[in-house]
Amino acid sequence: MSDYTANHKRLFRLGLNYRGWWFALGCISLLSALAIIVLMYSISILVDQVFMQDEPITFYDTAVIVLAGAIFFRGSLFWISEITVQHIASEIKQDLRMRLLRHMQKLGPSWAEKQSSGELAVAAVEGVEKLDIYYSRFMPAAIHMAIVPVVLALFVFGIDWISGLILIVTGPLIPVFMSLIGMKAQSQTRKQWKTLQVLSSGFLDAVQGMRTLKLFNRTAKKQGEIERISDLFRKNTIGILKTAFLSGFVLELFASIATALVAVEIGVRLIEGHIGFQLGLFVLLLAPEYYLPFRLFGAQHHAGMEGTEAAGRIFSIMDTPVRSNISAADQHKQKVAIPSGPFHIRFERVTFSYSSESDPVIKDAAFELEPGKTTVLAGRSGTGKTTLTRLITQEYVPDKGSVMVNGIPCDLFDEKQWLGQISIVNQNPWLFDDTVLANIAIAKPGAPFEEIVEASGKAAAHEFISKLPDGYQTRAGEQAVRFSGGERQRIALARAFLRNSPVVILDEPSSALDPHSELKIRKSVKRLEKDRTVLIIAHRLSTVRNADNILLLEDGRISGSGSHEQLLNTSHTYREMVTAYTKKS
Ligand SMILES: Nc1ncnc2c1ncn2[C@@H]1O[C@H](COP(=O)(O)OP(=O)(O)OP(=O)(O)O)[C@@H](O)[C@H]1O
Repeated sequence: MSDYTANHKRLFRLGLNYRGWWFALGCISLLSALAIIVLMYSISILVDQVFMQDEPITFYDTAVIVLAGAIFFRGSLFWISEITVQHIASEIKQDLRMRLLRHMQKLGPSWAEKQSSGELAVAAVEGVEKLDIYYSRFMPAAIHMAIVPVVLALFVFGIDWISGLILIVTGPLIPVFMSLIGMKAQSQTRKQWKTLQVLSSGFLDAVQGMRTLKLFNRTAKKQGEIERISDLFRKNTIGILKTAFLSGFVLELFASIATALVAVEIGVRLIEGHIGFQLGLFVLLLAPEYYLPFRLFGAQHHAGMEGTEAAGRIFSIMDTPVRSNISAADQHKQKVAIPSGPFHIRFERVTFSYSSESDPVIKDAAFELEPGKTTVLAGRSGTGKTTLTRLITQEYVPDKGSVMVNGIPCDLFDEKQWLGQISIVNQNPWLFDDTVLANIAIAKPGAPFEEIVEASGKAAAHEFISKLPDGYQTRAGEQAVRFSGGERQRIALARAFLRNSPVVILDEPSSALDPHSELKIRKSVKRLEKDRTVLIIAHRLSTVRNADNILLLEDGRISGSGSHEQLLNTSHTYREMVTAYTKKS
């Protein structure tokens, strides 16, 4: 089964969750078919009355009243069906977007950071919007096509079998023609969708990296690349439009020829006296109505293909297995209640690699993080310091060994509950495009303002926040461009102070701070240590020197531990690192 057909089937199954609404739509289509029959019958009666019987029409004629009623009924059905399809489409769209978002969240940051954000945005926003057209236009057109022509063909066959036969034979040929043309359009649509994804991520890349491009004088080159992709997109669009016009033309031509065929056949029989005028006219009026659903379906066919293509990417995200590094057996292990803090964290000969093909990043690591003490993790760039913290937060699980918390492997804890016990300040803390207040309060929703101010004070952030144009109500803006690296870190630190959790992980908290702020924060962190388990990834000599316990990480292995003085005496690598720090400062 091709991806295209598989996606269609899945979209259809997804739509089945709303089968009550689809059934309603099917009933509306059936009633529409009956309204068409009544409408055309009354027109044929009136025309026959005026032209053949030479009788005048009055407003009180039954046929006139029935005609008016049928027009009103058909219009009402159209209105109800529009409301119904909009309802279904918006429900499905909302449901799918939420499911997609939830799955992306389950896949986690480690998955997201490997994806192109532009491409993900296209899938989640534009892709889901395409499904709106799929469900609000394409599916209703398909249902309408499956019901109305069948009812009309059977009816016509019942009253005039020759015309009915023509309709029954010619009608199904239209979808066959359309699918032949559609095969070409399908590959064009796929190309178009892929180009749109490349275009979006390229554009996002160019906007986000504008400063770097300017500094390296590469703006024109990037513009050239985007122009080339835009041009490809334009050509693809024209190609698709050509195919759409061609299929529209073929469809209209075929429907007109088929209608003409019915007209000629009726005309000949009328002249020969084999059919009455009123019956002939009635059938002739029904013929275009019979082909109309095919034409409408043809017009929506392209929307259907676009929706199916967009669904491909959405489904591929939703099919990505969550946390593939956890075995199925482990995933079903009984979760254990988290003991009350303080927490004693012990790495028991932990080995971890990001993928089965790559070498381990953490090798046989064994160490302890004790409550009430600050442990500093030191080591060259890329030796695995951040990775170690990710093993504590359950973002990854060890390949060998375990991370024990108060004697229990931490992967037995419910992830959400365990993360609730940890505060983390990352290297590049993310600030949302919201107020500073909301950005800090994220650590403790509903926290009173005074508490937020107090936490900001401890993080040496209150002073600069107060000087902002709108103080705590100042918006961070997209990517928090209005803040310096140090300011962003201090806001993130304020989150950690506000959260006040038993485990605190600070990743290079002082790398972007001036000496005054650094001193202030160090004092606050010292206060934070009480009864807490604190792990600091340090890149500054001052942070390392003041630590109770330093773990030296070298190429994924703990090559030494102890106080600053002890390591100076025992580790050559540590001495080299300290010399490098001293030269830097
Ligand atoms: N998500 C990932 N997938 C694959 N490899 C990764 C991933 N994250 C990190 N690595 C690799 O693992 C190694 C350790 O990275 P890690 O970020 O833990 O180092 P670090 O000591 O924190 O570095 P730095 O001090 O520069 O932040 C590096 O070689 C890095 O390229």
